Amino acid sequence: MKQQAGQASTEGKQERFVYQDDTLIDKKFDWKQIRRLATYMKPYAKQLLPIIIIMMIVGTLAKLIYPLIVSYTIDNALEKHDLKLLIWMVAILFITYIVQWIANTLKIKYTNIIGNNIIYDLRHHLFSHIQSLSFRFYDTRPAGSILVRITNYVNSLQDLFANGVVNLMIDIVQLIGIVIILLTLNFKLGLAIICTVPIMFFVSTNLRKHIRLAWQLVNIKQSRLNSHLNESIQGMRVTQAYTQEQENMKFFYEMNSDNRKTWRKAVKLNNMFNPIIEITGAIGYCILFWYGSHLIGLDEMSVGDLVAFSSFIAFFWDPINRIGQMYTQLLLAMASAERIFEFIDEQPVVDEKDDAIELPTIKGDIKLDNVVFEYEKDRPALRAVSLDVKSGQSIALVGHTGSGKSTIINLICRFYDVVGGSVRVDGHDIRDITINSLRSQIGIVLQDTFIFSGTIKSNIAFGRPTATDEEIIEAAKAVHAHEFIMSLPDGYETEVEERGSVLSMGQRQLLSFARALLANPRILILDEATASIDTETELKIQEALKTLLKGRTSFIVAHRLSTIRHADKIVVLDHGRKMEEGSHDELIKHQGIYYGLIQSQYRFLEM
Ligand SMILES: Nc1ncnc2c1ncn2[C@@H]1O[C@H](COP(=O)(O)OP(=O)(O)OP(=O)(O)O)[C@@H](O)[C@H]1O
Repeated sequence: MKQQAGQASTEGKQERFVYQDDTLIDKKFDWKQIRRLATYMKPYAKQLLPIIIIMMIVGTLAKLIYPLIVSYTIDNALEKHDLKLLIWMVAILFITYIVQWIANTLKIKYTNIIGNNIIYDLRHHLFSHIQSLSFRFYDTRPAGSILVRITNYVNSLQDLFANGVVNLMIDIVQLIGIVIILLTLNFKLGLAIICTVPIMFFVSTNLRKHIRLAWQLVNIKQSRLNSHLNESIQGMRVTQAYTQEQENMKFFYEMNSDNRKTWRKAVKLNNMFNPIIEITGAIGYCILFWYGSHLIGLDEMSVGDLVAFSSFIAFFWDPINRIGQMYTQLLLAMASAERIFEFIDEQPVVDEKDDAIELPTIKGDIKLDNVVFEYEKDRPALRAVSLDVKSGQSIALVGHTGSGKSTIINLICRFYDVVGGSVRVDGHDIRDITINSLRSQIGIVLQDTFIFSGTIKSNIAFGRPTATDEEIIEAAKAVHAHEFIMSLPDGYETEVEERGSVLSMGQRQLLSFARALLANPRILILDEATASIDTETELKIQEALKTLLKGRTSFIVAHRLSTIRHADKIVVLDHGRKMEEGSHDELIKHQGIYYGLIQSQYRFLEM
């Protein structure tokens, strides 16, 4: 059953900060998920599990022997005033403690090793899998929700593997051991006490169910708050520019108060748990002392047995309580596992054929043959577009916003698969070749140049990490980036933060040119920045472009007239259709859409 978690109380406000991804999951126990999780344990099972099980049995036995030793000591050493026996018994008691301590220490050590390894493997698997997923996957999910699955849900499994599973086994072994001992010590009294178990278990699991749901709600509210924080920080510049701080604060205040309210409710429920469990435990003790005294009066039981019984009862409630708790933990883990596996089961829409071939070093001929594409059903983004591009040619893609320019680029890189027609590189349909061998020969320079946190040097070498310092500097020089890099405090070693916000737009562009040049791809794709930059940088960028494009097949989503003019071929798109194709002069002469575009949109860019 899936319930929609309570919405943050932002009704009546603008529809902002709406995070609907998380839902409360209240499911029945599902062995399928547990079995699937258990497969992650397999690599370690042979090696470490036997040690853990041995330690678990030894530790539990040592723990259970202790009340029996006390009982034996009371009935034999104390009642008969046997000092020698008493000393022996104390020594045995001491040894039992030591054995129990060693067994427990080793058990904790090895379970932690297994637990951490499993979580490591799971995170690794999940991350490498989502890296292989196609753009479509990212189109339909907010980054925050992906992040939460890799961090929070995997973390929630950590407890289960680090302690839960082994503790559950210990508790079950302990419980069986205690039941046998109680019934052996005194069958009637043992039975009377065991009768309270179902009540205890019922109260424990029922209350825990409510507590679990309350904590899940707390987690959901918290992850919403985190998503809001993430979005607010990312969008801080826009917020400040539009002076929306107060409005933002209101959203935050509401989410924060909502979070506190939910948390308080969970804590209140939580606090009810122990008293209720203690009351049920107290009923057990009352039965023990009342019925136990009666049995001693009838000579059916010794005082030592009664003392042993009272120790065992304490040992008895603990595992029952913990098994209830464990059941809750398992249900939570199942819910987390289900969400994690949902991602792991997600198949890349753009998939490689089993017999996909490695593309050899290409010349760079590209052919689009009647390409049809839609991101969403019945909303075509490209309608039967054909293009024939020879190696070394530069193509400028122009057209109004939403006309399909970026879509052509997405299809050439095979970020999406065509719905109809085909894209061919050097005569190969790109669906028949490995994705890696295709993309490794394509260089992409996007408008929003992504700068990773690290040094300038590592950012240039992003596409070819093995490049030498000389090669990096040479690439930077070729695109005229060397000069500004040398003016930075630490030159090529200057640290830039994520997204490179300390660099200007033009500097980021030059850096990304250097990155592309160093990678030396046969095909270059360039989404030209729309923002106007100063004339000096503009000139530098034009110079850099010439170097970058030389000898490569290139597609440029072009905004600058200077770039368009120098292109070998201009392709004009409109509503997903190729409307015109030709050189600048040809198209101007034709006086069609391109002519109109130049007249209106690009006039002010003329240099
Ligand atoms: N990820 C997506 N999911 C759904 N629809 C999309 C997606 N990306 C683009 N579209 C739609 O596909 C059409 C073509 O978009 P595309 O990005 O190719 O246009 P464009 O010419 O590059 O525009 P711009 O110049 O504004 O970047 C548009 O109608 C757009 O709304």
